[in-house]
Parts: sequence; structure tokens; C-alpha cells
Amino acid sequence: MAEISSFVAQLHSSLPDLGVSPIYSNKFSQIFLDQHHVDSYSASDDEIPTVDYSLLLSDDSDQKLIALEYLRRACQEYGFFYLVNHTIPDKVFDCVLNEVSDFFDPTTIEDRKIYCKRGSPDKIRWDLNSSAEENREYLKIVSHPEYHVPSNPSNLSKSLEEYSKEMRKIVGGLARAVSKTLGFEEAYIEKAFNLNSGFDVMAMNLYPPNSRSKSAVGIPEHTDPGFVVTLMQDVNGGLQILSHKGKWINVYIPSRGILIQLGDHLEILTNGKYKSHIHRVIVDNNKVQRFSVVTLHGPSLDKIVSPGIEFVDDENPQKYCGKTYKDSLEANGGHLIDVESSLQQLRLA
Ligand SMILES: O=C(O)CCC(=O)C(=O)O
Ligand SMILES: [Fe+2]
Repeated sequence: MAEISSFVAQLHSSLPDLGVSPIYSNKFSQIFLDQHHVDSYSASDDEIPTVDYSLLLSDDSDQKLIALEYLRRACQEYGFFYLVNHTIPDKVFDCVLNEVSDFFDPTTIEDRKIYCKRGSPDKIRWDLNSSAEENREYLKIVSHPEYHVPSNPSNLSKSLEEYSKEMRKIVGGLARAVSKTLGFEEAYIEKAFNLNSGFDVMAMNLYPPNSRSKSAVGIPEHTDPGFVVTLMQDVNGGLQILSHKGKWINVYIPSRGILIQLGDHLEILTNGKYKSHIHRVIVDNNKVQRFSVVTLHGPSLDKIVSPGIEFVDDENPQKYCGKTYKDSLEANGGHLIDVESSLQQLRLA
């Protein structure tokens, strides 16, 4: 145990290295940065922590302790990290990549337009934005508690359903691990968000190469609601996250890895201890097309989320008001499937 404490202490003292083992370096980047991209959207290649999921589940209690401490620091000091050695089979990962790529076939764009509704009960929504504010085609589906997907093509439906089930297992594992990093019983987050009935929205985002976009912006700056956001992609390039030090960092996800970003509602629950971070997609520097599959894993719609009493005291007064997840998603007049952030409105002065 003494050995572990000293290891954890060592880990603690080596803050700048929290990043990662060198094998996850930027060699995975498949997008070629344009030397001439507009400076205002430039970002640094600072490393982002890599969390090994298998170690969080390790039977070796010492190893698990170290992994949890690493996760705690990744949550508190970054708020986003890469997840590797997770349990999604390669086959499931690769099928999603193939099916999503086929779905976005430019010759079938007319077929996709049938999902271009804008009603409040939309469970599937397609859109194409090509403007100064946003350059992306997307398909959004509500994937939990009920699973909705276009019936056509049928392979896409099957692959995404499997992927969604596998990803929910990982998010359950993360909820248990994150609860422990906060010093609570494993079920703390599951109960606080009622994740078993959690409202999940999956977005397939396609970004054109810069030559075909109307501006440098793929998606403008935002944070996402929910517990965590999971993201997989075909190629690296364009996604940038604003660190707590106010520095934009380029995201380079290791091959078959997943990017995890903490959501607004974890920030609310922890009264600001674990924060959601602003991110954006810049297409200005990508010379090739890119797509991502992003899932916002939320609390159940009827769950009121407010700061846990354990996070509030004289030194840390309550920073957010409580609201049901449904009301917080609709606070800006948006529809549930828009999964818009309302963190600003929920902040107490
Ligand atoms: O596609 C990406 O890289 C990010 C997408 C995103 O931030 C979102 O869908 O909320
Ligand atoms: Fe996002």
C-alpha cells in the first residue's frame, strides 16, 4: 500500500505529464494541417489525458486505485480525455464507421431530406447547414430510452443499435468510476441522474473539406448537456477544446479510441468541481471530409438535477439552480432532440 501511495504521490507531482504514454502521440492524426489557416482558429497540440478503461475495472485493487486517481485528475484538471482499451468490439466500431460513411453518400442526399422535420416530438432529425455560422450535415436520433433510427439503410440501424448498447455499458462503467473519484458509492451518479432511463441523443456529423465550406466553422463554440459526451470519428482534424487554462487544444483521438467530454449536468451535480468544456469544430484546416458519431448521454428527462449537498458549503455556495433535464433542454426554446446547453441560464449570479 505504501508503494501505491508513493506511486500516486508521484503521479500527483507530475502534473504536466498527466497526458499520456508516448504511444498515443499525434501520429494518429490523418488530417493535414494547413499552414495557412486563419490564426484566430489556431490551437495547440498539448496532450490530452488517455484513460485506460480496462484498468478502471481491474481486479487488482492497487492498479484500480491508481487508475481511479488518474481519472479523478483527468476529470478535475481537464474535463475531457481519450478512452482506450474499452469494451466496444473492433467489429462494432468498424461497422459503424462503414455504415455512417455509406449513409452520407452524396448521391443519396435527396433520400435523407425526409428527416428534415422540425417538430418538438422529432426522434430523428436530418439537416444540412452551409453558412458562415456552421458547415455540417447531420443526422440526430434519440437512441435511449427508446431507440429510433431511419429504417433505411437497414445495416445502419443494426450497427448503430449495437454501438449504442455497447457504449451505454461503458458509460455505466464510467458513472461508477467517476462516482468513486468523487468519494462516493459506485451508484451515486447512476442514482443522481437515473441513468437507466437516461435520455441519449446520437448525432452523426459530416464536415466538408475546407474547399467546400462557406466559412471556417464546422460547429460553433458550445458545451453539451448531460452526464458525458462520447465521440468516435473516421479521421482526426478540426475538433478543438478550450482548456480550463483558456487554451484551445486540438483533439487527436487514438485509433479506435473514444473521446469523453464531461457534460453540463455533471458540472451542475458537482457544483462546478467537474466542468464541461467549450469546444468547436474548425473545418478551415481540414483538407479532407470528416465525420463523427457523438452521443450525449443524459439523465432521465424527469430527473431534477441540482448541485449535490455534498458539494455545497460556506466556501462553495450553490452555483446552479435545479431543473428537470427536460426543462433544461427546452430552456432556450429548443426541442429535446436539439440537446442544447442552457448552462448559462442555470448559473446563479
Ligand atoms: O464532430 C465533432 O467533432 C464535435 C461535434 C459536437 O461537438 C457535437 O455534436 O456536439
Ligand atoms: Fe459538442
